[in-house]
Amino acid sequence: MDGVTTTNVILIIVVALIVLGLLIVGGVALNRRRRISLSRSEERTDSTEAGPGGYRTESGISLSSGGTGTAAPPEPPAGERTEVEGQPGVGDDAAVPRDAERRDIVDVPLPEQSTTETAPTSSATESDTTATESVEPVVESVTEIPTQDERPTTIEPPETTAPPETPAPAEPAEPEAAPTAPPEQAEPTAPPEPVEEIEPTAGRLERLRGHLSRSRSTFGQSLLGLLGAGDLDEDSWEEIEDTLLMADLGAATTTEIIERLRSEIAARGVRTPEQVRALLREVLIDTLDPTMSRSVRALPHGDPADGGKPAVVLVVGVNGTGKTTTTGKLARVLVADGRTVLLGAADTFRAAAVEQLATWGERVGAEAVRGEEGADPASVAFDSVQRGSETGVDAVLVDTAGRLHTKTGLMDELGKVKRVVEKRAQVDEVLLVLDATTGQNGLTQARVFSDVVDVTGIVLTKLDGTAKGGIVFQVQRELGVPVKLVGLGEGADHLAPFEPEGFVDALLG
Ligand SMILES: Nc1nc2c(ncn2[C@@H]2O[C@H](COP(=O)(O)OP(=O)(O)OP(=O)(O)O)[C@@H](O)[C@H]2O)c(=O)[nH]1
Repeated sequence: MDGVTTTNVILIIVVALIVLGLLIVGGVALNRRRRISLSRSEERTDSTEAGPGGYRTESGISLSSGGTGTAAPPEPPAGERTEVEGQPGVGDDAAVPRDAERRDIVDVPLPEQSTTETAPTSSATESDTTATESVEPVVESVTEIPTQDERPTTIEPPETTAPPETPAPAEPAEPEAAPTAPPEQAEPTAPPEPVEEIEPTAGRLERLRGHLSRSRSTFGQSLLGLLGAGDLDEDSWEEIEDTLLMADLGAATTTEIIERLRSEIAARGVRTPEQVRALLREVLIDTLDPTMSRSVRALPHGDPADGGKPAVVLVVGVNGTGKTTTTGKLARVLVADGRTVLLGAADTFRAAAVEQLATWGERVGAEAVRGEEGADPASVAFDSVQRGSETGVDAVLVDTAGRLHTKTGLMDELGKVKRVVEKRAQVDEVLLVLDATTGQNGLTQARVFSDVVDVTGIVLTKLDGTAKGGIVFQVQRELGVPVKLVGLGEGADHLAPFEPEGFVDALLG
């Protein structure tokens, strides 16, 4: 019996040792599967790269006429909205207080103010006073607009199908509009100023890519460093997640990107830093949805010289985001492409903003229609569109006010501007200007504005001044509206088209 017992004990010990051994081997194998070992390869495998940090250099800002391009933006899934509830932003200024030491515009070399800033003259809508009697619009006829024949033909011809005639408003713009004295006769007030040279839009992106260097070093280079460093254990993935969050990509986008990277690295057997880079590039570009149309609908409906209608672009956003500057920059883009532009200075909250826009107009020979400080923005906007139609310009760009004391006031006013303008013409594009440096506040603003007007495109400004270029990803996801343009500096021509591929290449360097 003793011999049998001893044998049993030995057998039990042997079995226990075998089981223990299997457990150890299994654990090591599982651990290895969670770590990706990377090694350097001889050659790059990504043949699609545009070059180090290179935007695509050949493209300019894409323009199209109204009624084409993007469809109405889809409502973003509620579950994907980011955590910005309850934050302030609209009704306030953008993050930096506007009235203390503002007017950084002095950094932009503006020309001398025209000597023809004369007293208010007349309304362009004398014959249609029903919608305009609340303001004293002043038409600043600045310089002669080039004729159709003089214009370069560097971009696609506009659509020839004019939209249906929109009747002039048949009733007063809004109840609160207070009648004013009848406007006097308009008269040309400014002699033609020499119009500035404008950098062609094609090729300027290459010149501006260096302006994204802050985001490149803290976002692109950090990610590549982490992903290409070798073993990707849980700590590494946490660092990657932190990097994405710090760059303002937002929680939802970050989770999506991390999950995709993890599964693709495992599924494709990604090993080399070059393969990692190619995968990261692909994932980031896909996240930005390159299929969205980013064309700015600023080309006229038909030929304005032959009864066509100008395109109407509303530029909205909180004061301080770069709204007026962007309107001016966009005018330059259009003029550089041979288009004629009229600027509507409907941001009547501050007289300086009106002056600023008029000066941008002078610089490119664009007429500006303006109202006095405190005038009804909707009426100024209406006058602008009316005047643009009469003079046959290609595009009317209307800069709207973004600062009111309450969110409700802002909503009311913006809605009114759009409604009143639509009595005269179709609004082709509503560009929401957001300051990339304001992070979550910018997103809160975006949501409020998109509740008020159908935003059709986003302009993200001041990307040159932030390391948080990832906000591009978040804002697009938040609104479901394409980022169409990016502001990359204070210079007059520092406005670039947004291209997912070029942007990601610039970030990854
Ligand atoms: N660095 C940088 N500065 C910019 C950019 N866009 C605008 N700015 C600056 O931001 C400041 C505010 O721009 P504005 O155009 O006056 O802003 P706004 O939203 O129109 O505000 P109001 O003029 O009050 O209506 C100015 O100093 C601009 O030069 C950009 O892309 N990069």
